Amino acid sequence: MTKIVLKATNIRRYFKNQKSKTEFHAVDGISFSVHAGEIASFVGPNGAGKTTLLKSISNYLLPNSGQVEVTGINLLKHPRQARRQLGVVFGGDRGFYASARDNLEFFARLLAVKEKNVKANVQEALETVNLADVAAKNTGSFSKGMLQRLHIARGLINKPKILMLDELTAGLDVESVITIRKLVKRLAKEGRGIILTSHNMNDIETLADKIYLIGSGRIHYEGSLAGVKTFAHVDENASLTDAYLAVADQLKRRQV
Ligand SMILES: Nc1ncnc2c1ncn2[C@@H]1O[C@H](COP(=O)(O)OP(=O)(O)OP(=O)(O)O)[C@@H](O)[C@H]1O
Repeated sequence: MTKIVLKATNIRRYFKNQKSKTEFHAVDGISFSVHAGEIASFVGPNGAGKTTLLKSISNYLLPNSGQVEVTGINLLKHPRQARRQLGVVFGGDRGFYASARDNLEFFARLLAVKEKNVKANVQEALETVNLADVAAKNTGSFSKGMLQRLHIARGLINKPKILMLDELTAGLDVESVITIRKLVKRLAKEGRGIILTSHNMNDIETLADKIYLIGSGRIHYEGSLAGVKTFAHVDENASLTDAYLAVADQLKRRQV
């Protein structure tokens, strides 16, 4: 087994409702580890807590409790040092201006990449996502697929050991989806630990080494694709979608 690049222990994140004075548990005690080269995939319904989890383990949000170790560095005690090992990609159509290269140079400096490395890191990131040829173009003319690859490049400019990808293929056409999937596979093969969320079951089936089914802020299953089917009591020829729906149904019944 390769070494662990991220270890999250008992992460909890609450949101307070000021009116009712109640606490809503968006992430309710989640623990998991990611190894170098592994693609860990979080699957769950809208509101399950996936994005809040990613934010809580990447210093976008402070968890209410729990520990995160990034390549052995304690994220909560040494956020800057730990953050250097993380690439976080939330994607979407917004967040860029001017040329692709200008954007990446800006974000490289924001992430405190050493000045002498900025240009080389940006060029490498552009080449990795196959945008080097259009680096001087204004991002306003980019397609959704190109913008998503630019987001991934942004996540790579500090050469992180772990890459977090939230909804990486949402709203993309088939060709762009396949390009992004190949890219993610390659990034993992090069030794990065990848954590991804997706509502696209084909993404998960194609990419995931390990699947985490998450609902109401908790992990209900962790393991292989084949294991999900056993867990869900569906036929081995059933799709991941069938298994996912069966588990979701069982969870709903338990809540009733
Ligand atoms: N800043 C916030 N304040 C209050 N509640 C929040 C906040 N951020 C998230 N939540 C709530 O926490 C829960 C989990 O949200 P989160 O965005 O993490 O889910 P998700 O699994 O990523 O959903 P989706 O698949 O729709 O993106 C939701 O009920 C959401 O309304």
